[in-house]
Amino acid sequence: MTAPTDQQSTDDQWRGVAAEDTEQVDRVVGLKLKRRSLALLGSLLRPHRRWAALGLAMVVVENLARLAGPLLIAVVIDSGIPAVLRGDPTVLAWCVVAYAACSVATAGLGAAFLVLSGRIGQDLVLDLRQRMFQHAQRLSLSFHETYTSGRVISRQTTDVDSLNELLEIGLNNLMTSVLSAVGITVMLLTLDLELAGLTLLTSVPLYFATRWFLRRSNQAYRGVSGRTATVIVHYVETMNGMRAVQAFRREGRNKSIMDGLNTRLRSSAHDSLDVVATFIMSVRLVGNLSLAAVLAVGAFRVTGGTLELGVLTAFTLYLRRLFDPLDEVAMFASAYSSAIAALEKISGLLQEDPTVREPERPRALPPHRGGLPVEFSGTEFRYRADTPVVLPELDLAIPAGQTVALVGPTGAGKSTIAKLLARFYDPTAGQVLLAGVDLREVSDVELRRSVVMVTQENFLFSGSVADNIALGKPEASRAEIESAARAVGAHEFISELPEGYDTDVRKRGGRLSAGQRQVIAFARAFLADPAVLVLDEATSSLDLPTERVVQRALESVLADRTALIIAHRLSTVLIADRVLVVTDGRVTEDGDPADLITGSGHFAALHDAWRDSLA
Ligand SMILES: Nc1ncnc2c1ncn2[C@@H]1O[C@H](COP(=O)(O)OP(=O)(O)OP(=O)(O)O)[C@@H](O)[C@H]1O
Repeated sequence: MTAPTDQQSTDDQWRGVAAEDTEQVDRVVGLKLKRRSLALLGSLLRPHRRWAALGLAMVVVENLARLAGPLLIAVVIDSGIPAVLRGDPTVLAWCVVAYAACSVATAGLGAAFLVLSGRIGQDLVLDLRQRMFQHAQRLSLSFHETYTSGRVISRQTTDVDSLNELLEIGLNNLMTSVLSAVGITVMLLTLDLELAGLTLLTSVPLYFATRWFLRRSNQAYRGVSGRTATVIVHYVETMNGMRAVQAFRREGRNKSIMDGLNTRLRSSAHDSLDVVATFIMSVRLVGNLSLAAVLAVGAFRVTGGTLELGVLTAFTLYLRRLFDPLDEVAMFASAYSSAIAALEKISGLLQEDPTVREPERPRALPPHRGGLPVEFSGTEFRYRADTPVVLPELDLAIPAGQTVALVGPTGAGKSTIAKLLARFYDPTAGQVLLAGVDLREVSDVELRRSVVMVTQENFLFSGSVADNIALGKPEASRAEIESAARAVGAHEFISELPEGYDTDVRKRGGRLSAGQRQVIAFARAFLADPAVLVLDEATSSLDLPTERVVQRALESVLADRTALIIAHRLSTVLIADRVLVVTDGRVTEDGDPADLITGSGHFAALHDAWRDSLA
């Protein structure tokens, strides 16, 4: 093995979601994260660049109109009123008309810009939400197992909201403030160079204050975003495991964990508010001190006759307008830091590649009447690089149409074998082959059609019972759905539901018992009619009568397909053509169930124990 290069180790620190839990990242990693976030923002903005340019033009005109106000007042004071006193109202009249026109333009363009930027923002957020949802669905199971649904939810909600806020309020504030700050600076320079020079001295402390603010607020918002995610993760875990929480009276412990997480979140939120408040206070202080200085110097010069009163009035009015928007710039910078922290995490999620990838050039499987042969060839597997090897080296050939039962101690690797066959994971070495084709070369659509796995989880999607059965074959007619349900003995109980096959199963199948959900999952698999059926403890929630019905159906449905069954019930194992005993990821016994029973191995012992339990 070669030692990791510097480049690799930096990549390990920031690529994908690697930096997500680090509140303080070093400069190099920080820059990479920022670049990635801005690239994402750029890619979101690109389709809207024409409208964004129109918005920018609106803000420019709006600000020019706004800037004209104090200048017109100066003209009224210094020229308009003296002219009226001389009997000529023309200048005053023009100034009043111009002032009114500017006010209308400011209000109208301001409102139009708000509408336009709001629409762009909403489209952009919609685009981002869709991208994230699609991407999260493509990411492999192994990613979701470590990342957890709570974090995905946090990315989709609070982080997207931060970006939304930046686009809705922040961007508007920034454009308006920067443009008016530039315009006002030009005006100040035009009005009086000496006073303008005095004012511009404030840019030195403002520069340092802004640098400090950007650095600190970025850190603070990284903390807020990360800690918000941990709160959501804990919340989702508690809600998902509510039954266990109540059964084991874990409410108190969960509450104290949640209190701890919320307290940490509050302290991060306090930090970020402190940073914003300190910055705004410094900007105001600098602004007010410079106003005082300008007034002192200006008054001195007015009394000395080197400055007109109107110019001083306009200058101070502009000066107030120069510092007011800086508050808004601070608010923008705060929204920006929060959004960048969120974008860092969102772009990280989007940068993650699925570990189980669709092949670029898929190979077709042969037609499969009667099942397809399956082969594990030198298959080695571990769940993650830092967890032990679960399957050291598995070589196993299952001919087309054979029903194989996997038995063995708990944790031996039976479900892992099943999951590899359904390609939830790829082996770390060796291959899993279906009809001689490596599963990595089979398209997702064909794989899902050819290999169907029924587990004890039996997740039902919201929708009707019929919709849930039809998942196995979306184009199935109602008659096909009903006949699949009849085949597994589900028709009777479905007919007794309030709306029969059209009954809404509600969230997670709340209306149905575990056994009912299981037979629906069977009906789904039967309807799908796959070449390979994998049953992982699929009959464990059935009562004996239902199990018998399913068992009978199983025998006929397994007849013309390849099947891998993991079962802890003897009755299910005995219908298999072949039994494999798996111990520590290796096949330790392999044979006909009737032969193995008469032997002295693990299966014979297991069989005796089952028989005794039935006696
Ligand atoms: N998602 C996972 N991430 C990490 N390790 C896992 C994961 N799933 C299973 N393992 C580990 O892999 C090993 C084999 O687990 P597997 O579920 O395949 O066993 P099994 O034989 O099906 O057990 P059981 O009969 O109890 O269901 C166990 O040591 C388990 O801890």
